[in-house]
Amino acid sequence: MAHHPSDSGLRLKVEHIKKYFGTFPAVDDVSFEVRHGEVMAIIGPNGAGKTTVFNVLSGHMKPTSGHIYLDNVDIAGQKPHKVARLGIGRAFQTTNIFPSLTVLENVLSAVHTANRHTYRVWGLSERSVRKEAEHLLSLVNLTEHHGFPAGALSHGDQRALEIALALATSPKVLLLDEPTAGMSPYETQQTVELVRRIVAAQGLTVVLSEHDMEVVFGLADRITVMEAGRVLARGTPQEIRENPAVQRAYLGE
Ligand SMILES: Nc1ncnc2c1ncn2[C@@H]1O[C@H](COP(=O)(O)OP(=O)(O)OP(=O)(O)O)[C@@H](O)[C@H]1O
Repeated sequence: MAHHPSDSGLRLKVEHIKKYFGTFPAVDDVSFEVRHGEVMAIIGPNGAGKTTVFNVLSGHMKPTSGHIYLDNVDIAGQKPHKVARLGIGRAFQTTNIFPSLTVLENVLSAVHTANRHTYRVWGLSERSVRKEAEHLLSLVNLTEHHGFPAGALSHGDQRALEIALALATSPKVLLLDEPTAGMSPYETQQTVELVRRIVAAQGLTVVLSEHDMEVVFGLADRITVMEAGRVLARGTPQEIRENPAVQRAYLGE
């Protein structure tokens, strides 16, 4: 892993990422930066390449070329478990949940797994594991549901549980793929508040992809707009709203 000259305040620096499927450039020279504690939204029409960027960031796909610096260490091309250990967590769409275990058991198991992967000599005591799990449940507002089988939770609560599982690894950067997809307006609002809460409480840096523009404008400090594998625009929500190219290509007004 090569080191990059230090940029203070930067958490994540994505440089000239390309991902080809055969000869098709799904991601074609994408660069962006995310600072400590910032929420970055990646938006763009269907097929723009957002999911592919996420897969490359989490190590589920190897980029064809380019660099991904997490705190100045290039992690591009590392395997998912290595990337997770280095500090990039990803909340999946409920695929990591054990439906027959209780909500608390799911989180306990995630904290245990994360604990096994740290290089601490003694590990956490059983009591600290439980405290950490309870803390995570309260962060995502699932304390009252701790004894439910996870599979019995509503869709919105299952997504919240997935976020708790991702937080169990104490990530520096949390990736959220379409966190409000398929949610009711109420669940969407709860999710926006949840993301705000974990950013404030954990000093977390978040990269999210999202189709709901209200969610994007309600959460993002900065936005990267993709179109056909490339970056069309980058900026604050205000700058993106006022960008004529974005309005033409995406916001459709
Ligand atoms: N494994 C793959 N093999 C071949 N082509 C792929 C593969 N994965 C994605 N693509 C193509 O790459 C392009 C970008 O897809 P991607 O899923 O990253 O877009 P997206 O912005 O996430 O879209 P959506 O908003 O619909 O989820 C699309 O044209 C897609 O068909």
